[in-house]
Amino acid sequence: MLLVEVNDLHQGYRGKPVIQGVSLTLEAGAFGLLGPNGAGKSTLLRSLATASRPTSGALRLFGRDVRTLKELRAARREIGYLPQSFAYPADFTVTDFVRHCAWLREVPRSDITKAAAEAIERVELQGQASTPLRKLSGGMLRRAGIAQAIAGRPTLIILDEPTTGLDPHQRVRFRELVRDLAQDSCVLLSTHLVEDVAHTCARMGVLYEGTLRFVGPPAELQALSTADAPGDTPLERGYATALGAPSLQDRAGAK
Ligand SMILES: Nc1ncnc2c1ncn2[C@@H]1O[C@H](COP(=O)(O)OP(=O)(O)OP(=O)(O)O)[C@@H](O)[C@H]1O
Repeated sequence: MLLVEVNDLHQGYRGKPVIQGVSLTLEAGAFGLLGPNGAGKSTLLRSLATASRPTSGALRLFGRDVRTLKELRAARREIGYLPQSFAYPADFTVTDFVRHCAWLREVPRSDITKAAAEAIERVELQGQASTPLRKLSGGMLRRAGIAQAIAGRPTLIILDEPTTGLDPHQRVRFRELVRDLAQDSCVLLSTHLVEDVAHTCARMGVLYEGTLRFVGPPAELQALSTADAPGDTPLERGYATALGAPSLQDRAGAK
């Protein structure tokens, strides 16, 4: 089933175009979004999370046209979202924070305690469950942010640079978590780490100046790499090749 359908989406700030005609469909599974600083990844994810309204274009989530308030509310119950930066309520404990976010998302009252505990365990913060957020390290705070996004296992989980600040062990654990969640949810994540995508995502996109330069499996991006492209791995070289080759733009629309 198509969970996300984006057609010719445009988005910008005060008249400045940022997302310039993105079309994309997503099913259950993990999808990784790569792109240089300022490409528009966060702007696109914010639109897909319904946190901002697109300037133009169509967005359907779970088959719903989210332009009406009723459909928007229904869709939002199914979306877990970790923004790139987050105004954390510093005095909330990890448990209170995750419970609160689950409540905002209208996770049924009777499920909240279990959903929050399970999510906290999945990010290995059970030892800090009663710790106020202000006392957490940056990486732990990021994990608390991931926990609130996955609590109750929403159908669409949008994670904007989730691995920022995670130590190598936690990054590996995170990849295991994404692989597991992606079995029945759509996990859409942005990252600057190509290995996050290589090891977790069946499909990926490369965004550059607000347009998708590539959409497809990581192996296909890797296969594009030219010998002279910069990068230490074939996927990094494929990424660099996609950024430098405007002709690949057409591929995005074709998938
Ligand atoms: N709230 C805002 N108001 C005005 N311009 C913004 C705002 N947020 C982002 N922009 C601009 O939109 C463009 C895309 O930014 P965005 O954060 O979406 O890119 P990104 O690909 O996520 O970048 P990064 O990898 O650095 O996080 C940039 O030029 C940025 O300056």
